[in-house]
Amino acid sequence: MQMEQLEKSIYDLITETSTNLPKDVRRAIKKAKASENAGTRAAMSLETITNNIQMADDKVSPICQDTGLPTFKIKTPIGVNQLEIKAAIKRAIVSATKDAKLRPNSVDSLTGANSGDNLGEGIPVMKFEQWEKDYIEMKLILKGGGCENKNIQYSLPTELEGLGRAGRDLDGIRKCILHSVYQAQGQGCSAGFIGVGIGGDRSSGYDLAKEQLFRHVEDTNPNPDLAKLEEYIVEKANTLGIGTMGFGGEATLLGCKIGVMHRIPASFYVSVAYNCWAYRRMAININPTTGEVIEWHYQEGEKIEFKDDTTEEAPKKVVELQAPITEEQIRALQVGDVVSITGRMYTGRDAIHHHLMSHDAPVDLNGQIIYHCGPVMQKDDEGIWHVRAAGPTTSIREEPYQGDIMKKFGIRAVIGKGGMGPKTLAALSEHGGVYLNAIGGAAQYYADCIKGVEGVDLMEFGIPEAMWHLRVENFTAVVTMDSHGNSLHADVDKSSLEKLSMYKERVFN
Ligand SMILES: O=C(O)C[C@H](O)C(=O)O
Ligand code: SF4
Repeated sequence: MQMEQLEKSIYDLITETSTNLPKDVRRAIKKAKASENAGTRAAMSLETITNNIQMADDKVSPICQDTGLPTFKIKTPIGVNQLEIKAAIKRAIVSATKDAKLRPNSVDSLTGANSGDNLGEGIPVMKFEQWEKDYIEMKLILKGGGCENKNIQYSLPTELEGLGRAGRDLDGIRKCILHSVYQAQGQGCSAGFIGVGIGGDRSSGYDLAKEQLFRHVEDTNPNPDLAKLEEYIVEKANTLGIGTMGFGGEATLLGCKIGVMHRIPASFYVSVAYNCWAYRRMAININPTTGEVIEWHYQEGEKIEFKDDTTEEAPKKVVELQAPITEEQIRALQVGDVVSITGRMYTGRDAIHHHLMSHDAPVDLNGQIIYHCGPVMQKDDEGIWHVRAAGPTTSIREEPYQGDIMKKFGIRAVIGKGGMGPKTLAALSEHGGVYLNAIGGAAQYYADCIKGVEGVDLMEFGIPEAMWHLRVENFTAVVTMDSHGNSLHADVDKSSLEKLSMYKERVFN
């Protein structure tokens, strides 16, 4: 095999997957956008998302800064050397990371050290199979951590909030799948897609669920019962009112694909793999002699360019914010307000929050803004850092620390996505703070608002976890938790649970 050419083909597959959303996914997002009323928060979010998809494509830069855990599924003709393919994948991963097509995402689970090149024990995931065909098929999914954290596995029979008892039959399965969408809320960057695996054991069930994510969004399940169930789930999930980013709205779920396998008598699992709207999966066929790409998958139909997709609306009232922010400015903000930030903000995610609990801050954070973000960064030849992708990360992971840290350092605003819990909400009231929701996955859109990198601290935590000092202009976010005890996230959770309970009665026999 021509190893150099093979490596280039794999590099192209990685770049294409990270930067260019497949046609079927684009169509689903366009449909979702059309279902939202102009002027709503959901419509505004989808507008940011479609702009972002276009920007990533134009700049050949990551759609989302979390380029996920790369999972390759490879089928090879008999006689092809799989070890050589493995080595080529690893080399392609290292080059794509160097070129900022992938964020360095591989972290030692015990020491927390980032390997820097996306390699590590078990990373990337590479699964091989042989087949009778005469070409290699290579599929790749880049599934981000926020949506991976919303995967869920049910062991039937079980009791479900809102839906009651789920038994060991098709109707019990129906309840689990609906529940999986409810429990994800907006935290996996809805509107999302789900792959479901029925049966197997805990690990093969999840594998089957993930395998469903390689199906075409618009295909029809060959099993008529499952085809009916898929249709039912998409229809009903979209009545839950969770909406894009959990802001409320019509579009919550863009696709549901269900696979089934046998189980053993004592076990009955329903495994759900949740994927964000940044549904990055692609596949190629490769000539085993030349290493060249013969065919790209998911190429049916037109490619929607979101270039001319801007809906003209009257500009909403926008509150300008610039750090240092006073308590008075924060107390004036209400859930639903749109803010535009200009000036300085600091990134901080899991490692920084944990660190700040027991250490001083490297900078004065009084009146400042913390951005829950792990960017993709690239250093130029003069040693200057550039932001290549910088959307928000899931904030709820900082729930144990956030309130204390805001009070300890005088931080006035945190930006993230998916919302935070009661502890933070109480601290916002007490201290005078606000939670701002940015649009998850819109990494190019926000990178464009970042006009300069003015410093970095705690680089020992690795690029995604370091504290970057960013200068931003017109960085837009929505107040979803204010200093008056209001949380849009708590409200949407409550109302969607009420709606979920409308589907308690048996539907499938
Ligand atoms: O790690 C990130 O940057 C984001 C993550 O995928 C998340 O959704 O929280
Ligand atoms: S930030 Fe959102 S869009 Fe990006 S990987 Fe995480 S869940 Fe997906």
